[in-house]
Amino acid sequence: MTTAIYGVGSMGGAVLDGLVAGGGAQVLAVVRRSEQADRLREQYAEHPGVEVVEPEDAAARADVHLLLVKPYGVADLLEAISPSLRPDAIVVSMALGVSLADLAGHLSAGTAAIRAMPNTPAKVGQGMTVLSPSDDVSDEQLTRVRELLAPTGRTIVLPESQQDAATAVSGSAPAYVYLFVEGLVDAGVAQGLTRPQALAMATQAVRGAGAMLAETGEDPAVLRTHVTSPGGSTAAALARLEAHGMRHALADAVKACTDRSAGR
Ligand SMILES: NC(=O)C1=CN([C@@H]2O[C@H](COP(=O)(O)OP(=O)(O)OC[C@H]3O[C@@H](n4cnc5c(N)ncnc54)[C@H](OP(=O)(O)O)[C@@H]3O)[C@@H](O)[C@H]2O)C=CC1
Ligand SMILES: O=C(O)[C@@H]1CCC=N1
Repeated sequence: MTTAIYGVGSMGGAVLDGLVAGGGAQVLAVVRRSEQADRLREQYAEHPGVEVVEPEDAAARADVHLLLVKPYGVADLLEAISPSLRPDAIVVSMALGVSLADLAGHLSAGTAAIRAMPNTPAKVGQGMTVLSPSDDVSDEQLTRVRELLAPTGRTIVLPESQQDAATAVSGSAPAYVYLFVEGLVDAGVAQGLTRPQALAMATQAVRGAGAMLAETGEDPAVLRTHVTSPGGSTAAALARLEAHGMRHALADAVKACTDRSAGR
């Protein structure tokens, strides 16, 4: 199966790296600046499965088309490539807020289209991609896309009506975690740790807590009580986080993100 990636920026580059690390990927990368094309050819010189090509070439040759340009660039891109797409092509838009109806408006009737929301940990095979297929996508096509993306991490299928909330809790969420880690490191430095010491500990705390959530399937509130000894240090810290409104800040941020995704 040949995959085209249109737009190799932060997210497109992460998907490309994730697919390549999975081994055996056949990827046609489409960029619009010659210096970026040169850089990519050099970067992937050891990977014969990666080619940098013109959009029309990718459109004609690929089975699956991953759109990773900015949302405002999707319409022009589809106008440019849709005449060359094969009838059995699958178009997967990963652009914020671009609806299945928007996609259909620039594609031939019946073209299989999927709206998707990935996140950047795709780069290290730990991403999550939320997929919402149109009615033109068969179960077999959806399975092919999920298998294609497997090297980038997990996939789940949700109705399109949940894409905006999924953006807020998945697509954008790594940034909240990085902000949390930045704050934890700064706070650790204030308490006498060196920055590298604090970063190593904070990184491992996030990695370990994530693994506990994923591997035990336990409710986060239960896992939290296991850390919180009666009258201990964690209870003292959590009381301050609650007093400073951490839950409220998250609720407000997730609503703002959902609203932005929905264009509200
Ligand atoms: N960043 C993230 O965490 C996530 C991003 N997304 C979505 O992914 C998409 C890309 O976002 P992001 O990677 O952050 O943005 P970037 O600006 O980092 O990447 C966009 C890339 O697309 C390139 N590009 C623009 N137009 C074309 C074109 N016509 N043909 C080929 N390449 C083109 C840009 O090239 P140039 O450098 O020349 O401008 C740039 O390299 C967006 O739609 C966003 O909503 C979704 C989930 C998460
Ligand atoms: O910030 C953005 O618009 C993109 C979409 C989700 C994550 N990054």
